[in-house]
Amino acid sequence: MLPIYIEGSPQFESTLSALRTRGTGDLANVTPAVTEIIDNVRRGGTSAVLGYIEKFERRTSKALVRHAGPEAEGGFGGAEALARLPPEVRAALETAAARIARYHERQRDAGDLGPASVTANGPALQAGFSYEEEGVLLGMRVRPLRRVGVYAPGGKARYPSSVLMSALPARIAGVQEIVLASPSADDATLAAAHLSGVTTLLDSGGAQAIAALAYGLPELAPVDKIVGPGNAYVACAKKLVFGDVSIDGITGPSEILALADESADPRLVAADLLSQAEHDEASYALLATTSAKLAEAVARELDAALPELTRRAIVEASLSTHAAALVVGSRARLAEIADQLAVEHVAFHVADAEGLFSEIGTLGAALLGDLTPVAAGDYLAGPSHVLPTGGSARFGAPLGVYDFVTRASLIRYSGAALRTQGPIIEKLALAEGLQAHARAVSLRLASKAIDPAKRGTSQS
Ligand SMILES: NC(=O)c1ccc[n+]([C@@H]2O[C@H](COP(=O)([O-])OP(=O)(O)OC[C@H]3O[C@@H](n4cnc5c(N)ncnc54)[C@H](O)[C@@H]3O)[C@@H](O)[C@H]2O)c1
Ligand SMILES: [Zn+2]
Repeated sequence: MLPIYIEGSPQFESTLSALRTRGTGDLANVTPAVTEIIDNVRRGGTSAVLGYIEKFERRTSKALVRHAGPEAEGGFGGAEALARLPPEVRAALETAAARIARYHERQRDAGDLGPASVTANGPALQAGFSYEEEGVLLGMRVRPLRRVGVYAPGGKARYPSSVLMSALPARIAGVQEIVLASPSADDATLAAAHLSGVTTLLDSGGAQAIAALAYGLPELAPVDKIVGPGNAYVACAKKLVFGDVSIDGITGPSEILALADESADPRLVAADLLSQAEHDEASYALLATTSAKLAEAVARELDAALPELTRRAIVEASLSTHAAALVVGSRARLAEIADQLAVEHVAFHVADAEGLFSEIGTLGAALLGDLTPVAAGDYLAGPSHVLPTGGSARFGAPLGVYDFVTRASLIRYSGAALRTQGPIIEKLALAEGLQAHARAVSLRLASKAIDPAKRGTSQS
């Protein structure tokens, strides 16, 4: 199931170049259908969404929009759903939620949502910075977004873990209203919504859910940003509504690149590859190794494990179309290949994993050492599992608190500063032919307000 390519062979080069341009999936063939869904939801509102739920999800939604709170009061009943879960599942979800929240609190405090550093006579900022330079107050204010939409998939499988991984960073950032869109949420999904501070549940999936989040419904105000993974319809809809709202990025099928040397345990390498191959027929399970012998051993372990897998059909489809082992001549080449492919998950099955990690500039999440299963990052460790796929780690980042902020800059001139800098502003404006800009400066320079003798106190 694992084709092996040796560096130097023509197949190696063609495989590597195909992998470099794998992209986040082909959205062109769903674009016409998704465009029509979005238009119809904008025109038809709630009844259009309900119609698409019947058509694509083959069910009727009893309550399309529900807020946090007990079922008896019309709420989505997250606390009740949590209480209904088997105790060990409940405890696992609570542990995951606590770990993910703690990680994102660190991320908030380390980033520009951390404590503000402000100059004494500037405005109060919750987060950001301000300073004075030559009579000019300058600064950046950072605030959480007001309303965000979180998509959690619910087509072929349900992902309560994705609810935690998307909604908790938003809550820790300070977002007041978090709308979760997920088709026919089960108890675990509702419980995860409760643990993540979700304020509203939209009982819909697909492009119709994205359109409802972006443009609103009579019973649902539009959101400012939509985040979270989904299938091609969801990804395409996010792309099409971008501009009217913000989005986190386009997430394609899950991917893993295992980097291994001759010291790696082929059974564990194979186990990591299989754990990502079971997500989707379109998932990529890739191995880059300095040892041809290891590649052959991993191939044998994959074949041996297949019969015991419950999602064997998906795994086989993924491996037969998207798996590859690349055998290279040196450790430096492992780093170069990882850099070129910019993969979502990179599992380091090598001696000195930290050393190799520091040589790689682009990846989504690094799983360091063979005691770190990718599954730990998917479920429990702390960082969000919503990660850039399809090579978008070149410019993307894991979903984080920084995805849920707006920034504003602030500027305040004193009279002395405008006297010094006004003529420069005028020259720049006139050089662009924008005379009214220059006039807005010269009027002030000529006014009484700028003359400290006539005005009393100055702020310089
Ligand atoms: N990267 C991550 O963190 C992560 C996490 C979980 C899931 N995923 C991925 O998300 C994806 C989830 O896909 P899914 O399909 O299971 O669920 P989904 O919720 O993304 O999509 C289901 C929706 O698709 C719509 N749909 C289905 N067929 C349609 C059609 N013919 N026309 C129009 N709309 C249609 C329906 O409205 C349905 O509600 C998978 O690829 C999975 O691997 C990624
Ligand atoms: Zn996974």
